Amino acid sequence: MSVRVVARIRPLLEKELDKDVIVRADGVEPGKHSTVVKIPNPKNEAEEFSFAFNGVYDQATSQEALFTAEGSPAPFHGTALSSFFPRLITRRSVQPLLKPLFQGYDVTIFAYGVTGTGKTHTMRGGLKLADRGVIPRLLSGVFRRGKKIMKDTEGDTTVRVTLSYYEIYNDKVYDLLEPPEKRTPSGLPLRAEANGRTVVAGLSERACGDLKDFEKMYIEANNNRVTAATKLNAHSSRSHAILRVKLTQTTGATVRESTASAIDLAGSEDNRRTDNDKERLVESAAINKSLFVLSQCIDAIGRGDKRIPYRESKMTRILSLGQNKGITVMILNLAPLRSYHLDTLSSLNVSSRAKRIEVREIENEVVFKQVPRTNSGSGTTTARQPLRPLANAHNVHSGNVAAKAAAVDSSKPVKAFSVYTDKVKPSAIARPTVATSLVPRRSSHKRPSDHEVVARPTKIAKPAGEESVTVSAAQIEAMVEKKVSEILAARTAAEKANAPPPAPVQADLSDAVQRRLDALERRIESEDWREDSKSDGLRYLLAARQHKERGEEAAALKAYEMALPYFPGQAKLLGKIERLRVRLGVSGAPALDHRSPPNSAKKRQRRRVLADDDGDYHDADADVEEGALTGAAKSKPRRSRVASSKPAMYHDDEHSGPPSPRTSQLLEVVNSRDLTQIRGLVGFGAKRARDLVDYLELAAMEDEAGARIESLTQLRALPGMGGRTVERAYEGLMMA
Ligand SMILES: Nc1ncnc2c1ncn2[C@@H]1O[C@H](COP(=O)(O)OP(=O)(O)OP(=O)(O)O)[C@@H](O)[C@H]1O
Repeated sequence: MSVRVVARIRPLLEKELDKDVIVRADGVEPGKHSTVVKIPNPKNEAEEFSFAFNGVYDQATSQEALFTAEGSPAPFHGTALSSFFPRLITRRSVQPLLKPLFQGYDVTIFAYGVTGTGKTHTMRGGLKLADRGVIPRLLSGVFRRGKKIMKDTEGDTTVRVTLSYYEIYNDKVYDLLEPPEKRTPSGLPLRAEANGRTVVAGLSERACGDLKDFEKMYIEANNNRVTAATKLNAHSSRSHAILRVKLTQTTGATVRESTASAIDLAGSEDNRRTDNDKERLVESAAINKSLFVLSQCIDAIGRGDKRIPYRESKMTRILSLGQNKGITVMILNLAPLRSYHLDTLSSLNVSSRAKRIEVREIENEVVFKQVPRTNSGSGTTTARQPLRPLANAHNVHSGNVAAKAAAVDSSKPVKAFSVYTDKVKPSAIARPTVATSLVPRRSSHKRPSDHEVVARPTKIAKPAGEESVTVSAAQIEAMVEKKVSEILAARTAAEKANAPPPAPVQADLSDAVQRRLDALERRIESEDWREDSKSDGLRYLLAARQHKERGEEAAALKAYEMALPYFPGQAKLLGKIERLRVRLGVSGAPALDHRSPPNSAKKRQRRRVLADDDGDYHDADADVEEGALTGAAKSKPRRSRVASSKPAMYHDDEHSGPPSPRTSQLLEVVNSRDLTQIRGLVGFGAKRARDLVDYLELAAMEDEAGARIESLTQLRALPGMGGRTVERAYEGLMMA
């Protein structure tokens, strides 16, 4: 079933009453619920665009109406969906998403939209009863339903609610249930669980007995959330806030868990209109980037790409759109004003693509109770999950994979190097055979899906007494070292016949191993490397190009504008923006080239010159970061790309005759556009490799012949490369 998207158009605020309204809700048939958003074509006001959603709620919709209507029969009645989802579309007194939640389905509700369009109002709402938003209403429903179940089963079934609440601020995760002074600057790490979910390690969890408990905790926690006044919203959320409500239903020896996640995303901002200062601009860049990645994920899922860029931002990792197996509802918040015209169009485009994402909804299975995880009962207690090293979580598989591997060699810890994979594949876990009959089969609740091809993931039900597989950081390091040594040794053996390695191979090898291990360790322990935004600008350009090809000029314009801070003053880019603005009839401030780039981009900003239609950059200062990474003197005078000084053994390019076997080998790897091969080059992390592949793909779209890199000089001139990078890759091949 696809992600459901509903749109909500907010009313005009007092200060906006005289403003021009251009967005309206409409129905497919007169008298029926609205399911269409209409907005004029910015190029031709006489024309209107229509965007259809599962439900559209107009300016007059109250908080209660939105909450009760969401999932109500209207959008699905009489459609094929009604046979897939009969329980949901039958109008009941309980809220539609609560029932599947109690049946074991995970539920995610998130609000999406431009700043000031009413996301926080929709999710949190005001303190008055009538103003309460989706979150307090959801909790109220959870407690009410939980109590009813306990009453109906005369206590045989107990229902326990625990909460965690956190924000993603500047791509760092902070626990909102903890006071801000307890925060560490790097925030909390993310961890991929065996069932494919991404969770936050070290997050506190609170048991919550009733609505009063919840409200107290929620109000306090919201005070910890970062908000600030911007020109567009007096209380603008500067972070994405995620509330996770875990429901544990226990009947005898069986336990069923399900989770409701309610997410209030920060809104995208057009900084030409915000007058943001430096701090706000930095926040804004982080917000815009994560939302941009979200739209990229949505696009990639829609295209059926193998690689979905979830890992590019923490928000998308957590949201896992299209990956999570529950029910997802996106609430698209819209402001009806003309001043939001292009932003609204862009949000509508993203959301209508999100609507097409197919999710295979699977309820969580019942598991057997073991030692109680935390204290039960009502009242507010805090239980902190133990912090596990990220590396452990990523590199250990339990279950069948582990069992098989262990059977082969029980002395070796089981491993699966998936540090950079987007998703940990769910593994089938052996369940205890005893008392299987006690486990109710859930097949009757399982919804049919068109895409049932993968094995059903199950919750881990560990037989009592079974030792969990854990691997220490030291073991992982040893494993990594062993693996890298093996690979290098294999390469050496393969090349022996053609080119005997230089004499001090062993020393070089251990140096190389050490360098790679150090880099790997730094990456595993700190996610800061992800902030490397040196090619973010390029990504925006790629996205702009894709939008342009699809004829989505408004979205293309937005992406070009987002690229601009990374390439300030680029005449061609400015020209493109201006041309698109003229074509779209957008008036207003000139494009944003006087603004600072986001801080991380600024730090590493390269002097790049746009040379072809969309981007071909000359990189005059590509070595700064590499120098820092390898300890090379950062204070070295800047050298131009062409005149870069190279160590004696690195002299191999087209100026010294035909390419050597190593140059050819390096270029062959690059021209393969194969991510795995390119990542195998020394100095190429996942991000750099991906950027290179993206760039070559883009070049191939323009001109297949032009996508081939024929020399090291040409390679050095590519975005994100630079002399030092090419040199290291080249040297890496020499050592192997
Ligand atoms: N449906 C609504 N009814 C009445 N007022 C609303 C409604 N939606 C939004 N508002 C008001 O509009 C203003 C902006 O709303 P809100 O802060 O929820 O926007 P937002 O999308 O969360 O913005 P940001 O992304 O900057 O946090 C607030 O004053 C809010 O009270």
